[in-house]
Amino acid sequence: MAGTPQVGSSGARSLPLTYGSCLGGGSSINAMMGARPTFAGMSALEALGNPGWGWNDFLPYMQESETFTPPNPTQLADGANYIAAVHGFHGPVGVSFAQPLVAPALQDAAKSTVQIVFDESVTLTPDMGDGFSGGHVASFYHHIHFNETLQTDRRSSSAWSFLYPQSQQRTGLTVLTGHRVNSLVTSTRAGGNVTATGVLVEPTAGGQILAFNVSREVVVTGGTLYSPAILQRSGIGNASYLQTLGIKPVLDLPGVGANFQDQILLTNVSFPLAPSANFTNVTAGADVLLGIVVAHPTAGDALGQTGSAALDNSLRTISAEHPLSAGGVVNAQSLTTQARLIADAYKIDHPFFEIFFTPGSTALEVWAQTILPLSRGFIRINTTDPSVDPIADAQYLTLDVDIQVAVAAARRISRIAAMAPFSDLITATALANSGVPDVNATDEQVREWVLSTYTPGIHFVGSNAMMPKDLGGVVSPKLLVYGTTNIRIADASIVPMSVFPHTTLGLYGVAERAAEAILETAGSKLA
Ligand SMILES: Cc1cc2nc3c(=O)[nH]c(=O)nc-3n(C[C@H](O)[C@H](O)[C@H](O)COP(=O)(O)OP(=O)(O)OC[C@H]3O[C@@H](n4cnc5c(N)ncnc54)[C@H](O)[C@@H]3O)c2cc1C
Repeated sequence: MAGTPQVGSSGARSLPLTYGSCLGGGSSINAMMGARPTFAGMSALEALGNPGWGWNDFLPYMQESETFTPPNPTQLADGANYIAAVHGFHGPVGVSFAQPLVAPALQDAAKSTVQIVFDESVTLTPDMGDGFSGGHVASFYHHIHFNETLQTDRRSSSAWSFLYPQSQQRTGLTVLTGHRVNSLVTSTRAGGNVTATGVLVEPTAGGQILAFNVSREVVVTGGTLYSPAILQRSGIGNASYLQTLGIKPVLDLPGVGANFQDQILLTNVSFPLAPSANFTNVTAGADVLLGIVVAHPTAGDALGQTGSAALDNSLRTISAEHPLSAGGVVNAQSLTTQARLIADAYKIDHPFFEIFFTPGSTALEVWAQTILPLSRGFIRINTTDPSVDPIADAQYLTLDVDIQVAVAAARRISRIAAMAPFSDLITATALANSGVPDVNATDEQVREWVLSTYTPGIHFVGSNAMMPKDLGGVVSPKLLVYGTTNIRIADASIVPMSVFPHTTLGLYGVAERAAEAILETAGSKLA
């Protein structure tokens, strides 16, 4: 999807917004990095008005979906580790370290260097999935299932986990590929609640529209970029805007498509390998895998006491003027409430940003990613034609607090590249030739580099946010669209703030919660 032009020091750039247009969606094409939200992040979600979504409530749902393969003795010796109590061992989604462990010598050097660069305030943890990842560095596990019979790793996408395996075959399920949902057919009952009675679907190659009747519920799962578009084409959204497109509004819900957000990535960072480091336990060998070591410093680790106090103050006194005028939030309170909760999350120990290390065969990459952006944009259809992508505008880095986080991350990348033992693995001129600002660069130079080189984090969330309706929320904590009796949403669009450092493992937890809510409703209707 072509994103709208975004800010950048060398002029507005149009950034492509990548997603998986296939069975399994993003999980079929993504980088498989296995991250989870944290206690601090889930506390923010709960405090936003979502009782029952705190860490302790949410962890069992993530465990339900997971089969974790613990590292074997060789992998343990090479530095992989885990905490059994926080994992699941019977779910459909495989999570494991790659076998064999990729580039253990690089992993070792990366972990030591991170600790040195953060003056030992970032410590080694066995497992980033225990809810307290702020202030830690660890080996990264991935969405991988190790197949004992084939003796090989296999991507554990949602399709390979929930659709293809023999154990998942069931009656009453039809998967229709090569088609897209146009819109929902609805009726409005006395009392004003909207009920979906049908779904209109059309072949992507063109042809006759199919109409399906709804006997119970519709669960919308088009993802953050497309679920709002399905609702909008169905007349659910900002009523006055829908009218300008000739769509008859059935439910005025201005939050549909608002609150769209994404993290940013700093990926323009590649350091050529020193000739002496050109051996397999430093390089990826045949197993190129993105992000084999991950570091999550807290705001205090990254900015120190004075810097983090200043950031805290910026968040607590933020002006909502820009996001409001850009259509990113439905009212100022929506933004200021989220800003306050982000500040609270940083105070607990929420990761401030993420740094991850990737080995290639000729270069080592050190990428950084922000986690909790506050800039807010929107997803908005501008035609009723479902084959035309909606306008997707994340308003990346339009709030200065988000730039400050990215600048702090960029500064640590250059310090890592300049610090042994990591620097011993790359050529002496690697940092100078990389384009990454030098360790002595001014804040202005680093900002310039960030704005001209950042790319989308591709962890889109928030465009049908689970939060109170008066803040622009679209779904309730049971994931039911406000004002409807049977339209539920179960994808990343419901996640109101980017508390998932990488989205997929958390989203399986969201899906499990949706399944439970659907069964509860079905049970109460059958009883
Ligand atoms: C290149 C890339 C790398 C990533 N790396 C990682 C990673 O390493 N770790 C991680 O955790 N996450 C990663 N992510 C993010 C993660 O994959 C996504 O956040 C996640 O897949 C979103 O899940 P979803 O169910 O919300 O939506 P999606 O996965 O986007 O699924 C939506 C599905 O709906 C379909 N659809 C859309 N509109 C319609 C319609 N009108 N009718 C019918 N079907 C429709 C789409 O084709 C798609 O199959 C990455 C994403 C990308 C794109």
